[in-house]
Amino acid sequence: MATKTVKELAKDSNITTDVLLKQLKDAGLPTRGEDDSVSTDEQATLVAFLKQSHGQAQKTRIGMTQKTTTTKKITTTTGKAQNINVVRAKKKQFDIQKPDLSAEKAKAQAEREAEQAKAIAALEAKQNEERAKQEAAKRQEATLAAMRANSGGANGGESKPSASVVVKKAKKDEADKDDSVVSSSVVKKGTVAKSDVKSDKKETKTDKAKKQPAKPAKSETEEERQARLAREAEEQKLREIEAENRRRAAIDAQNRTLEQMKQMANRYSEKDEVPSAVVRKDEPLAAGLVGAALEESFEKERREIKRGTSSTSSRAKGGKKKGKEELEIRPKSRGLKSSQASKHKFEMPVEKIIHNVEVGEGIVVSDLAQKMAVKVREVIKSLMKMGEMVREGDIIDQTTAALVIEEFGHNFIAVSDTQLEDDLQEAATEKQGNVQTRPPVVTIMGHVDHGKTSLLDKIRETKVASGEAGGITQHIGAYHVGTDRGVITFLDTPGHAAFTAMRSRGAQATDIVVIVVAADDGVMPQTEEAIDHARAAGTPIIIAMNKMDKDTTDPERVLNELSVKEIITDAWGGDTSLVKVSAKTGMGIDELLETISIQAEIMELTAPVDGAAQGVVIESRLDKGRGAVASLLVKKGTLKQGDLVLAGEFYGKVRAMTDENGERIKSAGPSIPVEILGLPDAPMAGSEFLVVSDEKKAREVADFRIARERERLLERQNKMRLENMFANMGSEAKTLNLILKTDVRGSLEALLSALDELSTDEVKVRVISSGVGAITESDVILAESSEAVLLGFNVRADNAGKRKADEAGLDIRYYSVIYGLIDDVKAAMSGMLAPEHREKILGIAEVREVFRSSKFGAAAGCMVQEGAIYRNKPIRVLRDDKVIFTGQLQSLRRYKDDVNEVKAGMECGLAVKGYEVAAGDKIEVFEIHEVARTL
Ligand SMILES: Nc1nc2c(ncn2[C@@H]2O[C@H](COP(=O)(O)OP(=O)(O)OP(=O)(O)O)[C@@H](O)[C@H]2O)c(=O)[nH]1
Repeated sequence: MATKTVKELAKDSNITTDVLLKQLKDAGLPTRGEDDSVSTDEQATLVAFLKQSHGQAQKTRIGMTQKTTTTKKITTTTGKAQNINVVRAKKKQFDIQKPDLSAEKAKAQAEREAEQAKAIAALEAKQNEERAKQEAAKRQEATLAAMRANSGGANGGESKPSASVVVKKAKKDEADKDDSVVSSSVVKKGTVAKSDVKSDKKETKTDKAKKQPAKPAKSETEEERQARLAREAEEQKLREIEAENRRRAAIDAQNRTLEQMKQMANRYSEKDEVPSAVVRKDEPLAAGLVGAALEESFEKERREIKRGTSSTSSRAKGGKKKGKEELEIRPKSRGLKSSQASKHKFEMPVEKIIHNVEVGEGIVVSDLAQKMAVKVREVIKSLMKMGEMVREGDIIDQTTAALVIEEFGHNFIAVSDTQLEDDLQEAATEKQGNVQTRPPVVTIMGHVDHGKTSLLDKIRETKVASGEAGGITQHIGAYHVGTDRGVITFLDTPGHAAFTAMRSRGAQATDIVVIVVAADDGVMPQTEEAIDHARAAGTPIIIAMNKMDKDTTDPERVLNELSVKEIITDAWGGDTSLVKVSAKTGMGIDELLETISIQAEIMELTAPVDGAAQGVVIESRLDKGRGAVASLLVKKGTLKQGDLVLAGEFYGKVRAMTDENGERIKSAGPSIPVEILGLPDAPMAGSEFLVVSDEKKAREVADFRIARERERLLERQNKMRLENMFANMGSEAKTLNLILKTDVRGSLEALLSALDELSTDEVKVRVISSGVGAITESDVILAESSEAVLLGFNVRADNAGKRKADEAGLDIRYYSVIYGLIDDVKAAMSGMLAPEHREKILGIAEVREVFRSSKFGAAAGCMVQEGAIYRNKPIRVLRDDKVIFTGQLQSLRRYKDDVNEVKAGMECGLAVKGYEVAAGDKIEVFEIHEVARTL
């Protein structure tokens, strides 16, 4: 209410000045003119007077408020769903019966009352408007204060209403006036402490009381009125002081908070420190609204990070929304939540850790990165700076690794690759003594159906089964027989696959190779392969000419063919023993065994008998009932039941031990095969085994072997690339091993003589195996074990060969021009294998059917088996894995459409320009691209 002139007041009240002047007079206020002013106090007195004198008349209508409360679910700006109570208040007016007055009196009275009611209503409306303004301002102030003043009650806030209550109060007042109000009682669990609630309630009541204007008593004298006014003025002043104090406190709190936030921000940006969890412990803001606001900002940020929106822009938005959100903020502890939220934003401080990086003779680049805890690409980058172009899976040597480790600031520690094993070996060997002659270990190899199995069975039958009548023989991968000249052990998995598999793992289990050649069939491809394998291993060969009982034998032819393979037998005055046998009749078996024994004697095979056993794993498998079953061949010492065995990558105690007849045995000496139970898993055939005393050591070595095995495989794959052959050759005798397969004998001979001429004093070219036909699995195995490069001239690897080469990571090089092959070998010999043009096979399609059409001639219906067939790339036609035509496609179709490309798994029709393909042929699409020489 402001001071107004009589005129203004009359206008505001919608009455004439005369009426107002009369009312003022009636109210006992001094007489005045139209332009004289009416003070606020006078206005209040006038209102009180009018109310008092016309109170009865006012009561002819009474107002009642009807309230309905409903709960609404809303989503706040922070994205939380919350329930709020919505209170709808409806005011209704009811008429009450008027007192019975005479008509005249009533009319006059009614007129007067109407005028006065009008004036009162106008004045009240004005007062309400002003009060509403004041309260809105107050509310705003209170809200601001509430948000910041409660920063842990640092400013002596204990007697002040808590933030929520302030907010509540403001809202409550509003609710009292508004017709429809959303109450502030946001439904939340466990928010305000009980004591707070109590004091808040009290406070709210007092506040309310204070706010209501004191009603003048009916018989208030002038003196009393003055006193009341003075009291009211005093109260008003106090309220203002209180509000001012609150405002100041709020500003102080806000400043403090800003300061703390600044400090925190500085700390994080400097050190990446862990935030709130630590700050909260010793700073008061954790419990307060500011803490909650801060936490809310973290939460918001976290959500935005999830959503991928910009944090800066959203922070700005958040600032704007703050005012609204205050209604939902309660002073509750959210320490845990906050610390969780902060985890998303901040990370633990990471101090650089210096690693001790142990490196053996070489290390795989990715392993090195892992040991230093850095990204592989960082290591590759650093190596590139040193001029080393490497890939993730490449192996670098110890010196290079040392440089990289130092560059990354870690400690390089050189270790011997075999240190751990050497220690174990040394410990085992120390106890070994009593060196004695040991039985020879023999492998039987030869061409398919030449009688390997029959021979092994016959030997076993005559020498074992007869002696151990009733014994159930079982296949454990080896058996031993007793002869007059001593024991002989046979590895009873015939064929070179097993032999080579062992050798490729570095285990030289076989002392002597018996090559079986059927006297009626002669030297066949696998006989040649067997010879190659034995030679590559440097193992003495004995020829068993089998099936001598047959009429169709032709020993001379066999001897002749053997000589072509440079096997000159003793029958022809050579140094290779030959024994004529019959696996069917048993003829020559004893002589064969005797020859083996003599050979063994010449070799002077000895081994220590006492002490911890060492040897090789011949076979292993997982048995459903018994677990891992491993066949071991003891090479040194004696294996006993209960020994702790480390075999390949596994170790365990020997629970049970049996011989090849299924008999339980307690110990096994050199060259004796046994089957053991007790390992946790099946070790690879060809792995070495060792008896150890220390389980800890066994575990260490097992771990080391796993890592080394991986390295070995990668190393071998690298080594066996033709590009790397030169670098990998030893410094003294450099030999380039090759395995050559060609389409026809003519090209084989031409290539062999051309390759023969390439040998120089420094570098020898050695074709360890060659032949006509596809590259087979056996070729790949041989290449793997003898570190040879596989070369195919107009031939390809068959499926098994391809699979094996992929497994072993071997590179097979295909050629179709003799000079191309010779040039590559020459380049490899000089270490100058320059970037070259190499073929890449893009796709293979198999011809299923050939159709004839008058328009296109012969068209082949094909199925694309690998990659894709391209219309415009060069092609080859393969028949039985041999190249029979090279050229290009005339057409490529999918149904009736000409297409440029057909992918694997799809059918297509094609025609080859200038060549008629047949069903079963393969169409190979290739391209020639330049390959940079890699290390
Ligand atoms: N007449 C005669 N037949 C024999 C002799 N040795 C083996 N055979 C027969 O030749 C065939 C092949 O014998 P295997 O022992 O299975 O030959 P393998 O070399 O082990 O054959 P793969 O296991 O397929 O490599 C069988 O039918 C045998 O009976 C022999 O000395 N004389």
